[in-house]
Amino acid sequence: MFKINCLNQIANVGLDLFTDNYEMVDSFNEANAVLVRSSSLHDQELPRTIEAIARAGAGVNNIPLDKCAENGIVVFNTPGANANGVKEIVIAALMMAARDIIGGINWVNSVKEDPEVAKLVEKNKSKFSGREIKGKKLGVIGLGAVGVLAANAGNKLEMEVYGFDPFISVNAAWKLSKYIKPTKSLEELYQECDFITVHVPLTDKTKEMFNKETLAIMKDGVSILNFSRDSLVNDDDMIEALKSGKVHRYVTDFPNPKVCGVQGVIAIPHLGASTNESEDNCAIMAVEQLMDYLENGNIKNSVNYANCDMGVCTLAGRLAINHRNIPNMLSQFTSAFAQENINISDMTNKSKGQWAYTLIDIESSSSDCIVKKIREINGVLKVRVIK
Ligand SMILES: NC(=O)c1ccc[n+]([C@@H]2O[C@H](COP(=O)([O-])OP(=O)(O)OC[C@H]3O[C@@H](n4cnc5c(N)ncnc54)[C@H](O)[C@@H]3O)[C@@H](O)[C@H]2O)c1
Ligand SMILES: O=C(O)[C@H](O)COP(=O)(O)O
Repeated sequence: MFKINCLNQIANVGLDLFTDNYEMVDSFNEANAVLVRSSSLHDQELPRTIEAIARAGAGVNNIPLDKCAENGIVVFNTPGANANGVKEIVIAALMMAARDIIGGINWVNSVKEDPEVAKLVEKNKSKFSGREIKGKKLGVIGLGAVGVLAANAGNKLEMEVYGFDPFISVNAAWKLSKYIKPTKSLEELYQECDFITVHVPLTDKTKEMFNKETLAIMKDGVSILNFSRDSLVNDDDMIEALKSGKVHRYVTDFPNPKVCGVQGVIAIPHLGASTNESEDNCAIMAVEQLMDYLENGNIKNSVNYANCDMGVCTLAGRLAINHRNIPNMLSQFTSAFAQENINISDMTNKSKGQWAYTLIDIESSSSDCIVKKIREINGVLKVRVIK
């Protein structure tokens, strides 16, 4: 029986995939696997019982990836599962940045009791006039699952779209419209664009990429859309730029006390992926990946360990070993099996950075003795008997 703890609400269509061999538990400390959305795990102790964490979503900055890997905990995310939800809200944000829809609605609400409201509207509407996005330049930073869809949508809205992603995947490049203009540098994109939307993960390299220096390069009156993460932006510098008129509107999915209520800020309560469709897609992908890992030891879409797939084990035994990516591990594993006179039928070893993972299929069930021997090898982080 596998015990699952949900730290955030996860769509039922995903949870319903769990079979009778799974039990939902309320406590993190009791669980074998955890489902999470944006709850932070940075201050959480990681009990030895936890084998895997699945983030039903894209961003994993709420999870201590290396600490998890060190504890033999595989962390998954669900790439692309909520990308359409974000693309659609980016389209709405473009419209909200270009037209003062929010200001106008707020004003109408403030005069809604006035019997002359219809007349007032006609008299005052010019205060809320805006511009059109057709023909304007849109810069898309990060051309992954969301960025590609946002760039292609901008193109369909007849914008001139510029893209920047030095690490673009082949898969994403195939999906990108041929009309998107690649820029060689961020500076080029900043100088050209009227609207800039950012779709990169929050890392040490992207933290505060929108700051005094980069904002200064941009066009006067640029609008910036942030549906990626709060800390990509230096809030003080953004507020200065809004006050000076350098930035016309800052649309953010990540309200914080500094930016809330500032003139020109449109703050949305992290709704990018909050659609029924995205929540369902993420939940299904996260649960399927967790189940395949718990039941078969296979890894798909992990952000701290490499992918590894040996299918369903049809032999007597399978062992999963999380270990450091250092020399001489495989030879130690195979000689431990040889000493126990156990025949290895199949074996896969994959690594990602400093972490490695080995799946071993054997012709007899694994004994306590072999498990103990492998656990004692220096560099081994976790050994799991799958079968
Ligand atoms: N607001 C929301 O609800 C919501 C929903 C989904 C994702 N997100 C955020 O958006 C981010 C992107 O999501 P995604 O699904 O497109 O992820 P993704 O991994 O598919 O794409 C990220 C892209 O950013 C690129 N990139 C990385 N560093 C870069 C840099 N310095 N400059 C330019 N490009 C860089 C990568 O090469 C990749 O192509 C997530 O990490 C998450 O933080 C937010
Ligand atoms: O990174 C993501 O996938 C989004 O920010 C969505 O986060 P959420 O699942 O908490 O809405």
